[in-house]
Amino acid sequence: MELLAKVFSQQDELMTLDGGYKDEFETFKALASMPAEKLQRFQQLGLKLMQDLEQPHDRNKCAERSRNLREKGNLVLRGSATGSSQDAVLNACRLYTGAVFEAEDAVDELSLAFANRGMALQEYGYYREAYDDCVNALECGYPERLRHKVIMRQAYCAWELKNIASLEEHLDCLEQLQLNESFQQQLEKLKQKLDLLKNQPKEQETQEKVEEKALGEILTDSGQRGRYMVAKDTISKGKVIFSERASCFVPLEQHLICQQCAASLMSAPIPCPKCHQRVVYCSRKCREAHSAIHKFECAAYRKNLLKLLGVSHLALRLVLSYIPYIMPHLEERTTAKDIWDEIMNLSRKPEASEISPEYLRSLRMVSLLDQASKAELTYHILCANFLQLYLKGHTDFFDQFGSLSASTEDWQLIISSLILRFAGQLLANAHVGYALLAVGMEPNEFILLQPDLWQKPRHLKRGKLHILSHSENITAINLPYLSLCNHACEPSIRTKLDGCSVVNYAVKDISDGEEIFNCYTGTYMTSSKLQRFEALKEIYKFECACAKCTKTDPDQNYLSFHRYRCEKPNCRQEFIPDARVQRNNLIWWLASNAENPIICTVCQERQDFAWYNEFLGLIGSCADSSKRQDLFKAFDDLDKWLVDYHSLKRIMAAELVTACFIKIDEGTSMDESEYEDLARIIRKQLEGTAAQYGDTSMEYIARMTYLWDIIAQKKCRTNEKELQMKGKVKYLASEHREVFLNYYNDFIEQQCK
Ligand SMILES: C[S@@+](CC[C@H](N)C(=O)[O-])C[C@H]1O[C@@H](n2cnc3c(N)ncnc32)[C@H](O)[C@@H]1O
Repeated sequence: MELLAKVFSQQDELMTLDGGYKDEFETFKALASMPAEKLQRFQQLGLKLMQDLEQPHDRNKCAERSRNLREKGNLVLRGSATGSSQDAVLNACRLYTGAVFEAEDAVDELSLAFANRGMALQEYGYYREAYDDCVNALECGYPERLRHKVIMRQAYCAWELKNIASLEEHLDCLEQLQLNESFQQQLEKLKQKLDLLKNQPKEQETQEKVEEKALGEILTDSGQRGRYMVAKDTISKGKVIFSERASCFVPLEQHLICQQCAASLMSAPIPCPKCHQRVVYCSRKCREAHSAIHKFECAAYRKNLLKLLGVSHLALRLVLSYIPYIMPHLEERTTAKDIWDEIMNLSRKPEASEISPEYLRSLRMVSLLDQASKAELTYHILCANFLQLYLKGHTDFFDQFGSLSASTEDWQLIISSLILRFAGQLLANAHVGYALLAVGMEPNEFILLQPDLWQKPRHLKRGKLHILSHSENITAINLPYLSLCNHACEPSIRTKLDGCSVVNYAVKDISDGEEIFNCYTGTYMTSSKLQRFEALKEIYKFECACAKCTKTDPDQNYLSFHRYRCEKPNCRQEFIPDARVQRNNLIWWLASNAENPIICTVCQERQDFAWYNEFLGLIGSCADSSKRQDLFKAFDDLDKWLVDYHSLKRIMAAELVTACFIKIDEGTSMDESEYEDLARIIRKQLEGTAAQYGDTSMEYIARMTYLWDIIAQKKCRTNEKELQMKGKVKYLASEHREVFLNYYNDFIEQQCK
């Protein structure tokens, strides 16, 4: 990052934006017409940076690390032959996955690692993934004399997956080979299985019904609020208003999720062997589908330069994904100016129909680049230039324009301008995707491969659901239809993210013609007007005048989660801190706000909150059962100082519950009354979460996992209403929904009977 900042500041000194910013094209045209010597120096700085980012690579070391991990996996599996446990098999899958990652481009090792992982995955019951690994192993040059083993495994997996065509194909292949007696017997058995499979009645494919009719329509306001969405009809609460599937997203913070479908739960991640373990796929199908993009990004991942570029990486994805659709409009154009004018024509046309293709919707998103600060603008210009330079120097991206009339230089100009344009649009339009992740796991570890968590594929062990209690932002994603919703601090929709798709539910009844709002910031329940005002002004460049912000008491709802009872014995009055004086510092418990005390508005005395540190102290010693009793009591005592659903009560409940579960996971045993205490505290926390965030929010579902774990272990009484929490899983991404439903069916449902 420092290196990039240094080069960008040197380039900034060479660059002049004479006459101010006009548009993306004019900016790069001006850059290209810098005095030759300056321009050369400018571009050399970028090229040198690219060179400096190259990382040393030692294939022999990769092979050695991979071999070590594979051998460890073999040992674990051999050990399990006597003890034969599913845990050991999964542990072997985990070690073989390490071997697959470490091998990188040492293909001999890579093929062995894939083959061994395929064997372990098959044994564990991940047949689709095992099948993929067999193909991976063969593709990487698995030794000829052993290929029949892999093909036999493919046939077994094809049988498990009820895939008659590929089972036949593999059996045909095996029949051509010289097999020993044992393999011959396996072949005969599989042939019998094939006959049985052929005679089985075909299973009906069930497909989830997708709502086709769009319930919103797009209108345009000539003023600042531009386009917006209104209800075409009355929409009742809970109904799906619209769904959208994104073709462009990028993982944030180098999260290892599938680059094609954004899956975060992977049992057999397949890394690109060339870019140092930074890009993975959940399947061969996804890898294939993403290859048209990755071929242009692989070298950049290898240099790890994309993580430096923030939103410009997503802008590059938009260019790579949409160019094939934009190109047919541009082929006849002969100059850069003509090409750019046509792109602008496409982006100016009004939204002709609800079903405009994604690339056109994206071209039409608003851009805020003209309102960006000079520093911000310069940064985005330099990023776009750097990416164009990268595409030119390290990929064959520009070859596709070779047969067209305009020159490569013209196309370079267009591509820089387009990256910059998308970056400017994404500043106001990009969305952030989240997922439930495992708490405290190394980035290169995969939750589905942790033996202490799983009893079989996608079925957690009893008491382990809370591993998924942590919601984290994992993608930056382009959803141009959702982007048409304007902001209000009380949103009309709740967006469920499912990989790279979103489903938007109505969170309240919406009448015919009413505007459908998204909320770009915290809502009026979770943030103050001032906090939202600053964020909206800074990022989206407008001042909110929504129904909540224009109320005479706009912070009333937010402040209802910050009501105190004064701790001074001669006061003891209920008060709400003055939001204007406190600004963001209502959350005084964060270290960054330590200097901002809370003052009672009745007696003007500063609150000491000694109970807070005592509470933290008790959390630190919650391994000790007597301290736990004190801790539960201290939690109940919070009612003395924190009124109703004070947000700190919810946060302290979370700290307490998390700390106790860490101890439980480490082997501390708790008696029934302690579990009842924990369940009581979680229920209270859930009530507070429901009041502030809603009972279908990710915050709610994440904390619900702890209660489900206690119920699953039959450690607390429950009731019919609580068991209906099963309905919440509808708001989860499908990969998580499957795990939650399995858990419910395995351990909780029986308690309804
Ligand atoms: C994601 S876009 C929303 C769609 C946009 N109106 C359009 O025409 O494409 C965000 C931009 O819309 C405008 N906008 C959104 N909500 C607004 C509001 N409540 N009041 C005024 N402008 C708003 C701002 O310019 C903001 O940067």
